[in-house]
Amino acid sequence: MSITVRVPAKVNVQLAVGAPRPDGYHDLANVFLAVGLYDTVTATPAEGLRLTVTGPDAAQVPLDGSNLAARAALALAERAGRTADVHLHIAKDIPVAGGMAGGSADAAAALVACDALWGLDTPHEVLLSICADLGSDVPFSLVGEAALGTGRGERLQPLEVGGTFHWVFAAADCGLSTPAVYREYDRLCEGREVPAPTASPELLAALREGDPHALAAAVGNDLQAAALSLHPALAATLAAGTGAGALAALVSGSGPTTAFLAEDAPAAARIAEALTASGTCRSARVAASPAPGATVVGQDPDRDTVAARGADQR
Ligand SMILES: C[C@@](CO)(OP(=O)(O)O)[C@H](O)COP(=O)(O)OP(=O)(O)OC[C@H]1O[C@@H](n2ccc(N)nc2=O)[C@H](O)[C@@H]1O
Ligand SMILES: Nc1ncnc2c1ncn2[C@@H]1O[C@H](COP(=O)(O)OP(=O)(O)O)[C@@H](O)[C@H]1O
Repeated sequence: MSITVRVPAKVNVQLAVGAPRPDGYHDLANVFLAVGLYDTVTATPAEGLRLTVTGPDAAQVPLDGSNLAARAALALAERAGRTADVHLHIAKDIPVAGGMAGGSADAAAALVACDALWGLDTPHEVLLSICADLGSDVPFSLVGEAALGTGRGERLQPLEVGGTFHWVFAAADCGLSTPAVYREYDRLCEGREVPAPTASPELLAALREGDPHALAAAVGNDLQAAALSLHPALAATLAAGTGAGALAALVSGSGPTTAFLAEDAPAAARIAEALTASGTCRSARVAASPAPGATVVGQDPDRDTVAARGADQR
């Protein structure tokens, strides 16, 4: 028996960041939008916990106990009073350490896959709370679509989206550490009063109406200046996308992936081509949003070992 779960990446169309809290986190108004770039996680019974990864960025994914998918399986097993005897295979397509919540996505997918494999039928609210313990972005990976995240981003309120948005994502040739970007944000804010973060009414209306021009006028990322300060070359990528006709160009979350909003699918294809030709990024890909959260896409009753191993499997 094996269970395969597909899970999307995210872009933050608004990321308003407050002052640091006593616990080291920041309060946010985090408007998440799930995008159609996916990892899949396959869970198969095994002796003990085993982890394999394939995909272009597989070498950057930790295979030890720090892997968020492994941590998710262990957390669920502990709650169920059982051992995490499972092989998790991650087919990774979301850029690693790119500000697209790939690790969070794998954690949410592993939870859903193990829950189904072990026949636990864990209530949704309990899954959400395990997700929040694993990381601030993990609850959103579970639910997908669009949501406003408050608190440290883990308290979600679903948002209505009235159409399809077309994006281009440019991967950078390095990663950025999320805590380092928040630290740089604090440094850049030193000596300034940081207002409490609030969601922009114009942005929420643009999402509701499915209007890319209105969304482009309202997007904002308070971490962008910090990401650019740590990785100044991103400015050239943003300029290349704007020059190619993007309606908006922004850093995705803590970066360094950059996100470009396009008028429609053909415009997105043109912008991706221009970005690739510009030499300012490692690769550029199109994706549409919103996208569903972690979803079971395959159940194979006969499979007891994971087949389908790419040449780059670790
Ligand atoms: C910035 C965002 C935007 O969605 O994601 P990425 O763009 O990195 O994917 C998130 O806030 C990242 O969420 P996530 O990656 O789950 O962070 P966590 O594991 O909870 O926290 C990692 C570290 O980031 C910082 N952190 C995270 C969330 C938050 N609201 N305030 C923070 O200061 C803290 O230094 C924390 O120790
Ligand atoms: N399953 C996983 N996939 C990717 N990265 C992971 C995973 N588990 C843990 N990590 C760690 O999390 C860090 C952040 O990766 P990721 O979630 O892809 O980026 P971001 O937080 O920028 O969205 C990586 O550098 C890696 O060390």
